[in-house]
Amino acid sequence: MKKYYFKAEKLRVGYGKQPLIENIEICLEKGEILTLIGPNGAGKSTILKSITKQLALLGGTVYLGEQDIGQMSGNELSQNMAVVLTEKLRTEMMTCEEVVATGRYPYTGKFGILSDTDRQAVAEAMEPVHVTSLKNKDFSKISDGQRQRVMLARAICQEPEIIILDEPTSYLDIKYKLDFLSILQEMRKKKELTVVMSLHELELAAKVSDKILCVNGSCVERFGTPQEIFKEGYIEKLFSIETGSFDERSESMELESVKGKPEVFVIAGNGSGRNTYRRLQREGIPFATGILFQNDLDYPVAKALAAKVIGTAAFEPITEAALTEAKRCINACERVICCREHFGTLERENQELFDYAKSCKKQIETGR
Ligand SMILES: Nc1ncnc2c1ncn2[C@@H]1O[C@H](COP(=O)(O)OP(=O)(O)OP(=O)(O)O)[C@@H](O)[C@H]1O
Repeated sequence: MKKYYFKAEKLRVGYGKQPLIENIEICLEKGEILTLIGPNGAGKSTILKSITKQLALLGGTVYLGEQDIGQMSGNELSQNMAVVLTEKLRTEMMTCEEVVATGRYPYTGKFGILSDTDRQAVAEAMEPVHVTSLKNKDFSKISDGQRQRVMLARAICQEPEIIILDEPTSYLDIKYKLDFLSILQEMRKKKELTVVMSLHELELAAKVSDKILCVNGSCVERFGTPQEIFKEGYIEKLFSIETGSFDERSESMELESVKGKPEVFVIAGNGSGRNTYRRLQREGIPFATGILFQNDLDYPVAKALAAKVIGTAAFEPITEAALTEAKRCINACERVICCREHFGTLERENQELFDYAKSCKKQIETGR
């Protein structure tokens, strides 16, 4: 039988006596990363506040190892669990270094006097999140992204076994987002750190998580690996997406397609067409495109944005039927945009389409 480090059994969470979400079941092995996803107001923060004792549980039990956290003292809990929620920390005239150092309180005794080991832990925690240069700055006078990194340093220097984070990357730029995720992976590798966090960036969630919990405002809809969660059509359902789309395979979203009879035919493939598809969408021009192999980088974007896509099975020769259909489409369009400079030997039909468009005296443009 698997040995779980973090377990939530039959949790009921909510405010006052009103349950918001019931029957939450989570089990994580030591060193696993769990991400909560779901729409605004779905209950992610409520779950995080409940499993960290910031909000009283309405039912159920949370275990760290064998211990029920309801029975653990505040100090005992904070020696095991670091928490970074979205509530602003109230600090009066504290430097960033002093804020990070409060992460050592579980170890410093009631007067909060730092030993050399504590000071070293503070310095070592500030380094990887790049806040050492902010150490003497007033914590209330730094940017949102800087504040988020200082709070991460505070959690790291607490040397926890499990870290709970509510939207830890929401203010971080791309470099710091990647740095942050690398730090989590590093801490998991070196110290078997277990992580529970909420993220709005689905592509990050898909990359970094071992498990994903999907919350929808009234229940936990799914709990599983990214592979189990990112299945075709599910994200659009979870977030009730009506305008635009999300493609699970490429983990990317697109704006709403332009409906109507195609005015332009785009010859693309090998990822060359995506910018042109998006430009046509911005300009409100309905278009058709092909012939695309179904494993082409262009394919999901074409499916999301084009009025018509002529696709063909990956690793199979392009069929005569697809070629005939594409020519028919070209006949009906005023313009043809060709995004390719060369065609591969296995797609001579796309070269043929380009030659056909020229022979039909269509207005030809190159993709940009
Ligand atoms: N202190 C509170 N008292 C009562 N209801 C609350 C309180 N805080 C949040 N709620 C409500 O609980 C529900 C879930 O909120 P929660 O903050 O957990 O959502 P979330 O999934 O974290 O959302 P977001 O992605 O917008 O941060 C919402 O309907 C919200 O209005």
